[in-house]
Amino acid sequence: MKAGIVGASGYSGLELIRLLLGHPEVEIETIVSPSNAGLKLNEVFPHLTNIQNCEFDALDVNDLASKVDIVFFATPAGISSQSIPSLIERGIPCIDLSGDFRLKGNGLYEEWYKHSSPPAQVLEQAVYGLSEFYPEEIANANLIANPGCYPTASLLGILPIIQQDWVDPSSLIIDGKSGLSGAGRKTSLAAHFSEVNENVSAYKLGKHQHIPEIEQLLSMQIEKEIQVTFATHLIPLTRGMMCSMYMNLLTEKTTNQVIELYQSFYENHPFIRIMPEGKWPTPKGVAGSNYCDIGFSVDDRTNRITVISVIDNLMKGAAGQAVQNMNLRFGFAETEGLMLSPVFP
Ligand SMILES: NC(=O)C1=CN([C@@H]2O[C@H](COP(=O)(O)OP(=O)(O)OC[C@H]3O[C@@H](n4cnc5c(N)ncnc54)[C@H](OP(=O)(O)O)[C@@H]3O)[C@@H](O)[C@H]2O)C=CC1
Ligand SMILES: CC(=O)N[C@@H](CCC(=O)OP(=O)(O)O)C(=O)O
Repeated sequence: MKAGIVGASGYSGLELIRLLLGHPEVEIETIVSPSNAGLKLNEVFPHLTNIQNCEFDALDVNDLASKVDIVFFATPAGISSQSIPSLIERGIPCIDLSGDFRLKGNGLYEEWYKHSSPPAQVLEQAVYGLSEFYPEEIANANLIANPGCYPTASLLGILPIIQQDWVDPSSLIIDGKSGLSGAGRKTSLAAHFSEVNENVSAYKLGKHQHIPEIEQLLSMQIEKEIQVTFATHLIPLTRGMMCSMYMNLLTEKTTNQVIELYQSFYENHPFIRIMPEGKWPTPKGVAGSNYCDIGFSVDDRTNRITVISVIDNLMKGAAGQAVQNMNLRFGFAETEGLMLSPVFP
């Protein structure tokens, strides 16, 4: 199968290159980066010397449609929705790592992403690519909206217990922390080493574009409107993110009962690992891999539960989940090309 990657010079595009190079069913046919068009991949990224010899292309939808069987978009918000309608009209399946097709509802793009909504008739074809929850829909979709990194970590960590009605979803507080690669490769003062290193900063409080995404999914799952408190922080890591989530329990449960619930829920999901009682996951424990590790603590004094969920933002939070979705869509083994051990230490 031939794949095209638009946004191949960005962090999640590069991660797609790394994964697809190791995928037995896929060949990378074209890599698109407007600012690097005509340059060889290894001229821009010397770490890929003698690994993949190809040139960056400019974005040309007709050219893409004539040579690939699938297109990944790893582009900033507002870009993929300009090309995807024409590609899916020509029958080319697309997996979009950006937020352009994740939100359904009037005015949400204008409010949270500050760009206009994609065409309604295309948006309604988009399937939300949370692989563990929507495998059948993904298998039949021509447009897969890959989830955001924070929504992936949060939803995988809380949906099983929320679906079980053991917690009050309106009490949910999500405390998210992300490494710097989550902000992409472009430089900015906020990403300045001397300001990020040995520091932690809160950002986009109350304004983060993942708030409506998380609320939309929670509301759909429990068929009730839910609003969440979501606080995001930048931490001095290259890759990795942690979501610590707090909820009120509606019935008395022990940590072990919660662990048993999750072990059974995720029994057939190879990328979800449930931590034993008294152990909590770390971003280092999943770095470079497609795993999501989840740990728990029930406080019987306050009857509240803490759920800790970690992923590598570039893997399960972006390129890894996109390849998992491609596997589901094309009938390959779900783990094909993704059984990478975490890089530790
Ligand atoms: N980084 C992460 O952890 C995650 C990112 N995402 C989402 O994935 C998308 C990509 O993120 P990330 O890899 O971090 O971004 P980067 O900023 O690192 O890369 C962006 C890429 O998009 C390309 N691009 C920019 N403008 C255009 C355009 N007009 N037409 C075609 N290509 C263009 C850039 O090419 P050039 O260099 O030529 O400008 C570059 O290759 C974003 O929407 C992001 O929100 C989702 C989950 C996690
Ligand atoms: C550290 C950092 O800045 N992370 C980014 C994650 C970007 C992302 O995943 O956003 P999309 O919804 O556009 O895909 C952020 O918090 O906005």
